[in-house]
Amino acid sequence: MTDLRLFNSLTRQLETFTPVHPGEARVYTCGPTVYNYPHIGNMRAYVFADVLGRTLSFKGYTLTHVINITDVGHLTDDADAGEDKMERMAAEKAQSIWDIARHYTEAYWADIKALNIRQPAKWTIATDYIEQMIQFAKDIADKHCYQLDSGLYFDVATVADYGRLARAVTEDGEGRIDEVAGKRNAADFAIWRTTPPGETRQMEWDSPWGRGAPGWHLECSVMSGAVLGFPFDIHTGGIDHREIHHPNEIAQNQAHCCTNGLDVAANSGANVWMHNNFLVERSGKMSKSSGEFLRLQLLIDKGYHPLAYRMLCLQAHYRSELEFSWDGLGAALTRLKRLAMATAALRAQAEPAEAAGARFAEHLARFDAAVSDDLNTAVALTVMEEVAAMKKVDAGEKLAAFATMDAVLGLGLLTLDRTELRLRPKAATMAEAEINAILAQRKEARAARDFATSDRLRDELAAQGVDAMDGDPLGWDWKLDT
Ligand SMILES: Nc1ncnc2c1ncn2[C@@H]1O[C@H](COP(=O)(O)OP(=O)(O)OP(=O)(O)O)[C@@H](O)[C@H]1O
Ligand SMILES: [Zn+2]
Repeated sequence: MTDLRLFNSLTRQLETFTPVHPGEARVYTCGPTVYNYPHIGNMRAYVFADVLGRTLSFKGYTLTHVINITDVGHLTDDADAGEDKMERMAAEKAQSIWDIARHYTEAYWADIKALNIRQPAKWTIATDYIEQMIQFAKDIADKHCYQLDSGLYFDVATVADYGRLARAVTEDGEGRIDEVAGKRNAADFAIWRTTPPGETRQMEWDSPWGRGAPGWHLECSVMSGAVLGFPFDIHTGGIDHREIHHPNEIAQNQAHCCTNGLDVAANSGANVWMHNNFLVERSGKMSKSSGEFLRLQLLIDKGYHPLAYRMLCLQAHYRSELEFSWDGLGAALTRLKRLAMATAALRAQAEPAEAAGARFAEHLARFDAAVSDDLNTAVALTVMEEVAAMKKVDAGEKLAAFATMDAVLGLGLLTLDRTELRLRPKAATMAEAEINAILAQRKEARAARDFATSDRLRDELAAQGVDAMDGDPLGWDWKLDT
């Protein structure tokens, strides 16, 4: 097998993956702040982390993957300003913060499942780790922190080479709103936020620095270290985390456990830091507050299978920006349908063989080379399509080749049913049986050269949002008009 090469944001270089513990891969992924539904941009971060995990498994490593759920402490501004996102949503909805967290965690998990993202070994919930967070803060407080009225602050000048991940963070924090008076350096950040006198929070705990809540950066340092042990192998997140959240995690990790020297690999908490680029809309970065809120459920409601979105992600390199469009999603769905039909035809003929034979060796080697090249799923997909196009090969063996590749890409090709791929949009008013009945009548009318009736039936369907498709090469009789 080819060596696995991954792009490390710390060194801004491709590096050959060398695990801390031989044969193992330990990965931590920054999870969602569960104050709202995730948008599909957020889900790109988890599709990426999932492909990384699947690739590590494919390369033979025993994977321990942890994703956290942030249910406290993430402010509306990543750099220490604004309100707690959870508290604000709870106040807006006049609901308990715990109910809000539960509701949106479940919604997020539903998206995880729909996108075929494998369950990590552990979901760490931030509020389950408050004791450890307080202990961690106590451990570093004397040497690295100072107290202000608003909480305990981390002094970034106490660690070597602060901000090396972001490459230019020294300015950070400056000029931002709600600048805290008394900070020693602009980039200093709260690791514990004390509840201001006269205010109450739904979520607060006693600590040596007063009643309050942990800082968001502290949470990830604590949960990753507690479950995976420092140093672990790979830490992932969206590219925005490279600027503030991850440099702050690294500073805390240096303070807590590491040598605090300049050897970046040895003292950052994780050896490799990886970041996916954004999913963007033409108008800019996708976000929950701008324009049409693109939730996975909206795609489903419009009749797109959720795995079409996974396909869209796989077509791009995770480090490239990806622009979302409905046309692009439609094209990804067509591509997925083609592959699903190819495997369905094979499944009708044979069971997967134990292994793909020699005929597939060259393709599988190229597939391996592609995913080992910093997860080049775009190239891996084309190799899969080449396999789909191979003629005069054993069906069982071909299925085995598909199984190997789909274990990495996660498109569910070994089980995806052709009819599953055609979803009824929520707005559709017709049942599938009804549509099929009208199409059958239309076929008869056309056979009798009664084009007036045929056109009338087509219009009848169109009025209900259904496009009749004549001679579709994929054999779909109709599609939903989206
Ligand atoms: N448009 C995007 N494309 C890809 N990843 C994104 C995008 N927006 C956020 N992310 C990533 O999604 C993950 C979850 O983020 P989180 O739940 O904190 O959402 P958020 O930052 O509040 O989202 P937003 O600010 O876009 O509403 C993080 O890893 C973040 O970097
Ligand atoms: Zn995090």
